[in-house]
Amino acid sequence: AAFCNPVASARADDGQGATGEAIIHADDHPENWLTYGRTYSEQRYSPLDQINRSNVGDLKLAWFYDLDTNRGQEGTPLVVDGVLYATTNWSKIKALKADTGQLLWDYDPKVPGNVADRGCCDTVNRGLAYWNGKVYFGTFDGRLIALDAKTGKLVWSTYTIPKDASLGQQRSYTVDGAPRIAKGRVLIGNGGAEFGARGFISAFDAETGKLDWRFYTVPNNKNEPDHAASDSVLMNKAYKTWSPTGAWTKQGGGGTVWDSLVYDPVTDLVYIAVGNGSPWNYKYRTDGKGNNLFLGSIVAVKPETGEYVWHFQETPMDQWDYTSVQQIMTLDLPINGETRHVIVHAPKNGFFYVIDAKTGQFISGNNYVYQNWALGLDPKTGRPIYNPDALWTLNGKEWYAIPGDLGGHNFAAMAYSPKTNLVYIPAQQVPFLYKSQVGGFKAHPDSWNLGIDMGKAGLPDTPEAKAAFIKDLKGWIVAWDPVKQQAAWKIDHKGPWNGGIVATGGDLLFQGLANGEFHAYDATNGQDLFHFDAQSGIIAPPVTYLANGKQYVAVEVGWGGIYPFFLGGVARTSGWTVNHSRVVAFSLDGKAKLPPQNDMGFLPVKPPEKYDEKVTDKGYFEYQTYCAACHGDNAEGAGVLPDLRWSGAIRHKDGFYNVVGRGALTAYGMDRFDASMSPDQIESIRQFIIKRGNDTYQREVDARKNDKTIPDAASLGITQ
Ligand SMILES: O=C(O)c1cc(C(=O)O)c2c(n1)C(=O)C(=O)c1cc(C(=O)O)[nH]c1-2
Ligand SMILES: [Ca+2]
Repeated sequence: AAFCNPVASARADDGQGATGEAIIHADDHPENWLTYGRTYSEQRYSPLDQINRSNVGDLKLAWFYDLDTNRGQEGTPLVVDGVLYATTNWSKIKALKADTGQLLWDYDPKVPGNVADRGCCDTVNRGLAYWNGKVYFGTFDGRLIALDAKTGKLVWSTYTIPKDASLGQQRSYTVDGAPRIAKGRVLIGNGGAEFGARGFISAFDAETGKLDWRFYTVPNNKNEPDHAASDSVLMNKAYKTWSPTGAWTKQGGGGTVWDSLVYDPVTDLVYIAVGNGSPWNYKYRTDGKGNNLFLGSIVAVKPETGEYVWHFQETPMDQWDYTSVQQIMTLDLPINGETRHVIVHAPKNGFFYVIDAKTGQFISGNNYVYQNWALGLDPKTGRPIYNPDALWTLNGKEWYAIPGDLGGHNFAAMAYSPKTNLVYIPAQQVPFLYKSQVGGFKAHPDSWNLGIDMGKAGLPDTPEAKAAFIKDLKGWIVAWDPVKQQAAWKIDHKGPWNGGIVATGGDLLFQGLANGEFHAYDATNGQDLFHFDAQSGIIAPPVTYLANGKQYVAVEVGWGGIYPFFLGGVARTSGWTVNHSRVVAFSLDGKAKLPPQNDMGFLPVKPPEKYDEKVTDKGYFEYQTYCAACHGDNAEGAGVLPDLRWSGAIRHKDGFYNVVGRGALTAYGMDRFDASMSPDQIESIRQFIIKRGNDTYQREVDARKNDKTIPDAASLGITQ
């Protein structure tokens, strides 16, 4: 079917509608990028080939658009008939002319600043959906919004979190993933399992915003009906895979669907990619019993009703934050002489899975990164064969895990080229040390609730500890053969946390890196053919499109997300990347230039000399519990949020309490903590930060004694 104008109005009926048909036949309209993964198969392959291996060396900046949020940018822009729609940090959206970057309209849903700490990992937003003349996106405070795509005017807005899901102080729900559309319904999940959450997805009518159905990914704590599409499968199948007691009954169990959620027109199924357990600690969560369905699984449901069809669990007994939320891609692969329609998946746990898309049957699996938690997969069922040492909540020992909680692959999109038959995975290695929280599970309102020892999760500031950890930090692209289940080749990067990938008909891969460079590689062999200095780390995936018949490649630039937030100083392995957020677009005849930038970031300011040593240990514990996840491990920042060691706020007890206790900076994303900490606890944090400032001031000053006066990673002991 030829649908020449995807914008033509269609009724949102139970069929595909004009937009759905246009997405299914995306290759008839390669000028557009109509849905998150470009097509329903989410292969992130574009047939465009004006830019190709022979001319990509001449690629130039065509335009840039500076954003008004200098935090992590993770969005996949959509392009519809010459307009580029980009969602940005703080859930804002910009409609830009795709050929010039000129602003057509923007929309700010005014997410309140004090909700920033209700999500684990920066106030990011990964993208939007387009359907029938409207754009749809989620907001960090839990809304789903529909706007007129032409004008940016509000059509409808709905709150996606039901009352029963938000029960109690210890639960938290944020929306930062991109919605997807299936047959006139907008599908959206949410995050929150690091705090306390019970995962679910909702389907809303695209025209009216009315809730159609909801599917919970983990059981009701009393095994009662939720009056949701998931009732029967949860009560009959999933509940018995949990202990009737354990912290999950209060915390919600987890299983949040914060990234991938895909409709497949071939099987007419929706695939739900389910996250980790809440709390992480399996012993505390569920008395160390059961597989805990549907944590770490892909679940398939019917688009019209949400009715359960099949599931495949990749990480039973999750205790490592091994989410299976990572990108679901469908492919047609030759397997034992026949072509099969399969899902390929590279979740955090480090294994690459090929499963039958219609039935969920396991076909094959192999580790795409080094991993130490499993001895392999059962060849029949795909179930991991555990390394007993990795079951830290059961054996009571510490466990240095690879992959760690950030996974062998996180939200950065992978791509597939039908010309090379390879899947290109933005892979990484970031280890994590797990140890049980001392004295059993204790929930802290307003902070992460994992059931782990947050002191152990941090890195001691000794050259030996740093060197050992940094040696294990790695990032690369692995070109993976999904049939042979092995790597064809690799491209090594300086460190982890690089952007997503797009593959093109010009036999190119485009990827932005943590060090701020944007690259084009040869898709057949990984040869580096082009790079551009974008001035800030890139973690988002590029898109490519045509405007006035000319090919562009665009990407959101902006260093952030959980890696620099939590790891702090050691997250600088790829270099010193401060945040300058913008959208950049390239073409072969571009003429734009980026202005010079201040790359110095937060300069060291001599901290007060005196501090109270009696409370700094306590301060360290409180800091790691409440502050580290945003301001960096052990009070060292990584270039995005203020580095507290040099903050004016630490100079006076009252001034510090005004910010931390009374919320003087809530408008900027700094919540108030007087409900969760006493003034003494807050003061102990101040004393600890002053101590850290004193311990590290001279080192940071010395590290800037170079002609650019930006921190030299080598002299901070953080190069590999
Ligand atoms: O369990 C969850 O609910 C949840 C949510 C999110 C999120 O919403 O961003 C992340 C994670 N987990 C997570 O484990 C993770 O590694 C992660 C990285 C990021 C990011 O955007 O940098 N978000 C999240
Ligand atoms: Ca998580």
